[in-house]
Amino acid sequence: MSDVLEQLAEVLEQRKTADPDTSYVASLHAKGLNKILEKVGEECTETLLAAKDAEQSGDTSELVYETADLWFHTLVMLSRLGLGPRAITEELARRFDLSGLEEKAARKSQ
Ligand SMILES: N=c1c2ncn([C@@H]3O[C@H](COP(=O)(O)OP(=O)(O)OP(=O)(O)O)[C@@H](O)[C@H]3O)c2ncn1[C@@H]1O[C@H](COP(=O)(O)O)[C@@H](O)[C@H]1O
Repeated sequence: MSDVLEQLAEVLEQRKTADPDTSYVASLHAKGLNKILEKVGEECTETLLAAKDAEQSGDTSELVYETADLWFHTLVMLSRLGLGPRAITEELARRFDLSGLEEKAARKSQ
């Protein structure tokens, strides 16, 4: 797994008990899960809009910035629920060599 994700996950764990006045992550936890989910939703929309703009303009810098915001807030959500990025990278690793179309067909035949 990426060192950055691993290091960020450690910081996010520490920030759960930090002072909301000095930590953005702690301020999200203080406001509760609904606030964190609201931020994930906002960043998701901003990412979609940035992707549309990137297709038009060919400039992907805003898309990278917004996707980083989305990943970050998703990691805060996971952390809130006792999960880290490793759970997600392990799930992606499990899917290696499994075609998305094959997986879908297997699901539908169950
Ligand atoms: N990677 C990030 C990160 N990415 C984005 N953000 C913050 O996420 C917010 C994004 O919200 P918006 O774009 O909607 O901006 P906004 O209008 O200020 O947001 P709201 O007022 O609506 O909450 C901004 O305040 C950004 O600064 C982040 N805040 C923190 N981190 C990491 O988390 C660590 C801990 O941060 P603190 O808890 O603040 O110490 C930091 O050291 C960083 O590594």
